[in-house]
Amino acid sequence: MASAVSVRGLVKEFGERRVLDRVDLDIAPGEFVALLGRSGSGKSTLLRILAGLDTDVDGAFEVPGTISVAFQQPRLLPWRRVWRNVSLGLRGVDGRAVAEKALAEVRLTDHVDAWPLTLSGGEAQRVSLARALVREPDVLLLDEPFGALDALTRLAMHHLVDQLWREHRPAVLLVTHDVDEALLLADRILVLDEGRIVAEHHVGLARPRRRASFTDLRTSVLADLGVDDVEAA
Ligand SMILES: Nc1ncnc2c1ncn2[C@@H]1O[C@H](COP(=O)(O)OP(=O)(O)OP(=O)(O)O)[C@@H](O)[C@H]1O
Repeated sequence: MASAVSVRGLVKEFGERRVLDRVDLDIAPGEFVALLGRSGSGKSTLLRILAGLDTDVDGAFEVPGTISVAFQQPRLLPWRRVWRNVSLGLRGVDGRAVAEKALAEVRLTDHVDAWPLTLSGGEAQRVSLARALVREPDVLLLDEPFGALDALTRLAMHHLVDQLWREHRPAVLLVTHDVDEALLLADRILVLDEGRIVAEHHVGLARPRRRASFTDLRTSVLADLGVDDVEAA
């Protein structure tokens, strides 16, 4: 089957600085891939390129289907009610109805008519997820979507994303710093270092996952990141 995302020899330079160095990447339809790497390794740059937000690149990439993106900040329009943020840009459908359905999926039925500024960080991020999913994308690009949330909200979001992904099955590329997040959610983990993919791990664990089931793999992924497990504990 054709890849949902296909990248060949992708190079990105900012002036003299090469930030992505001949990246090759394939994501199968419905596959969940996490991209880990130190700060500045090029993760967000790769995601922005795939999202079409940066076109000044060398090499080739192809995303044949539809794409939705969610960022660390929910980026909601404060002058539009929650449901209008979710349905914004949808054509030829009852926007209110599809927004209500998506908001029910992220358990925000009570906030359909709320203003974005009245939401908690976790609620706003769930609106952002609903907005991404309502488009039924073939590819979902997530750039540290839980990075700004507190630890407990983040755990709840992991559970929610796992459920939503299993129901909708988009191909996902999740950029994260959080090794546990990658191990909980992804089929495959890629480690990016100085613009190159330096390691790949297949996570063959049944879902839903528990942290206790991946302690060895965690140590190995942390080693790829140059982190001793003891430091990260
Ligand atoms: N618009 C830009 N102009 C110049 N340099 C840039 C620009 N955007 C990113 N960079 C540089 O490219 C490198 C990779 O940035 P990128 O944001 O992709 O890293 P990252 O792995 O996502 O980091 P983090 O985990 O901290 O978000 C960094 O050194 C950054 O300074």
